[in-house]
Amino acid sequence: MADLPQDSEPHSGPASSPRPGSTSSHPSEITASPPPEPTSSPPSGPTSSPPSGPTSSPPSGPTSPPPSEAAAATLSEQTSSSPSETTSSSPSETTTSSPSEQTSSSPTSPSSGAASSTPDGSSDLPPPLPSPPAPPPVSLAAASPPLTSRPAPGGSGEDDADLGEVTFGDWQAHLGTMTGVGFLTIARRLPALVTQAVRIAWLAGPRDTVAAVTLSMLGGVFTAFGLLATTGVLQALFAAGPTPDRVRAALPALLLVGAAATLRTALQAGAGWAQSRLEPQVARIAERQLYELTSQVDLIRYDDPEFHDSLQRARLRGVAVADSVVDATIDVLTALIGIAAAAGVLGILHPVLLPLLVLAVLPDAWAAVRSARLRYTTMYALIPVSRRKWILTDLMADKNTAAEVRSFTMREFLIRLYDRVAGAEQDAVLRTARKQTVARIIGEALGGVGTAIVYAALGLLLAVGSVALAVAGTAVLAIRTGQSSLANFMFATNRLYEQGLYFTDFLDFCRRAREAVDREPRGPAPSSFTRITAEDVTFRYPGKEDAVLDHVSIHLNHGEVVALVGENGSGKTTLSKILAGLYEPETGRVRWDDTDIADVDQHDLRRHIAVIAQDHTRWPLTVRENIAMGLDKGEQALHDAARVAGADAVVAEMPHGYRTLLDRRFKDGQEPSGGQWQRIAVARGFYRDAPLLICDEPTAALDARAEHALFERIRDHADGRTVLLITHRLASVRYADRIYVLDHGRVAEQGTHDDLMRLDGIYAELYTLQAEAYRTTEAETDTVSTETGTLAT
Ligand SMILES: Nc1ncnc2c1ncn2[C@@H]1O[C@H](COP(=O)(O)OP(=O)(O)OP(=O)(O)O)[C@@H](O)[C@H]1O
Repeated sequence: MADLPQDSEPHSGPASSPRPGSTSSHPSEITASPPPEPTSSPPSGPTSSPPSGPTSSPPSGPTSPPPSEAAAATLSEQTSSSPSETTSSSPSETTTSSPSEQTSSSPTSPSSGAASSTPDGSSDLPPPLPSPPAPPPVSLAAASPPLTSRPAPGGSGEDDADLGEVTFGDWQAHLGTMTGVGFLTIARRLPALVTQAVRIAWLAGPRDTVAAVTLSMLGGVFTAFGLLATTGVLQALFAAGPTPDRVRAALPALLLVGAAATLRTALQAGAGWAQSRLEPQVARIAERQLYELTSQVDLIRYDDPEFHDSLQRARLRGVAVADSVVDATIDVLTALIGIAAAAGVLGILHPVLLPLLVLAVLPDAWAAVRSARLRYTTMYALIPVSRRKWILTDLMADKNTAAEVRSFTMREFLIRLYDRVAGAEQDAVLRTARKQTVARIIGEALGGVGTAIVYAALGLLLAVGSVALAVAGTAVLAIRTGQSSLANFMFATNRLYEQGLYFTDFLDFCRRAREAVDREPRGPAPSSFTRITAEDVTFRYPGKEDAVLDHVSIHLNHGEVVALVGENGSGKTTLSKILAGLYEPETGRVRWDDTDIADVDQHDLRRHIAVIAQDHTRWPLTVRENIAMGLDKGEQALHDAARVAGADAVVAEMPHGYRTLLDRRFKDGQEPSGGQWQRIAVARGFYRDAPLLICDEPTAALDARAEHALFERIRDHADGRTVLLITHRLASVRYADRIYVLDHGRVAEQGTHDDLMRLDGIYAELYTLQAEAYRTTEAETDTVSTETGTLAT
């Protein structure tokens, strides 16, 4: 939100000066204030990235202070202070540490009294609110041209097809939540929102919650007291008699006004302090809750674009606004107390003034609600586009892609794609800003008329002698206080509602993730087996029509080395993930002896399976952590695993041995080569005491010596483990106890190497092709040496 001059603000909030990390903002700023956006954000693609948020912040234009408020503020300074000054965090000040920073630091321990987490990782956060009504789609999408038809600056248009999946038409699917929202909807949902906010605040910091609310209320009491004391001052000043006598007579009341103002300021400062203490605590438990769930949901969810959209909404906005929702709730309560104080005083002075006051503030409130609605729909609709943009920005800024961006001279191409996506996003944001400005102007114009009516009515009452001059003077102050309190109330209510929507996204995501995670309690997984059987397994990825695995049946006997071979895309990795319990088959089942693994605790099951993945993660952690992965089996086990994988040689070259950080983005961080990384990944698999070891292309990056050593180890049954080996190096699978050949998701052949060679099918063809390549090379080498020998002779 844009800063406003402090001295032009209406005041009636918990603190008179902004808290650190907050910027001042005006009630009317709501017309364009975006919810906080993280300055650095989670990765949206294959790499970590610092996206700026789902939508660019609306331009500052619409956020500038309304002149009417600025002009009128001086009189009310004594009696009120704006809550918005102290509670609205600037988007730019909301910080989120980058993923890389998070991963390289030690994990945050649960806050002791804050989020009481259940053993399965879920916490006692409030349940989600009922979903807002889904109104008809707004015209935003319809009015916007598809991204694909937007000319790229400097682009030829040849890349249009590349962005076909991100068109404005897609937005239709997401639009609606806030478009039909009016005052009544807000009023209906407000109690639920307040309840949620208070619950989360209570979980985060009960003492600070009590302090913030109590001190705010007391501040309101002293506001009313100060107003009433002001009447005494004015009455004394306007009485007949010499000026020194009148001033003397006013002194006691004046002292009361001063004392009330001082107390109010102290109370509001205390309330502000409590509120600032609550903010990080609330943010932390919300964030922790989210990541407990994201790291727990089934892997298959990550193949669903809808999941990514809702995760992104929850992650970027939902978590970021959790503290603001609490803030806004306290602001609403504070403003209500301010209104009650002013209304009480006005009611005492003249009852007609009160309804007139409400009339003056309503247009502003309408503008605020409309504006918030526009902003929310824009953000909601832009999520897929924004994700696309972040992926592009990642590609241009990440270390992992930096080399290929250069070697393939992709800069201009990527910039062109970026321009197209970011341009579309910008257009949408600007359209929203324009509509918000119009709404604000209308709201303020009507608000000005309302204020004029209030003052005209007061003048009339004065003219007909209904109120005395001193009373009219106090009425002006009370009107100003009431007006700013009402404006603050509208502002805070709207902010609460708007941020409540983002917060609802967060709660909604958590609810759905929890539903997916909270299965019926299952029994413990068996710790060993005599036979693992996959029976009639069929599987397809979400949104895909074709099955990747089609009625596949295989088995692994205890202590065997079983190889899975087949051409690219035949389904080997997918099958291994099903055997690892990472995906559940659509039909069929996987059994460890008689136990269906779908019936056991998945977390427990995975403890008994070690996976050396084809696309293993290069964890930005130390060598030790990269191998141990959170397990602590002691030094000997660490060294043994490293030796088996040849990772001990890698460690020997590292400046700090096992303590070396494998992340060049940090001081003293090292970057192992591809093969060195693979050795570490292999060591990781051997470190786990798991009876089943799944090796998916474990040697693709290894040199000949390391590869040979590893296959020797596997051939020796990997220290008593049962091994599922996926590899294209067919020379290495000939010693497997059994070989399954997958072809287009089906088991095409099975048997020992000799069986399959006799069968003369796919395996024999692939094997012969590979062997042929060696034979040809050897023959060529022989020819060359013979020729060389002849020449030499
Ligand atoms: N996460 C995913 N979402 C959708 N489709 C996927 C996903 N992962 C793999 N596939 C598809 O499933 C099919 C099988 O992929 P899989 O990785 O299991 O094959 P593979 O035999 O291991 O291939 P390779 O030898 O190249 O490693 C492929 O057509 C692939 O495009």
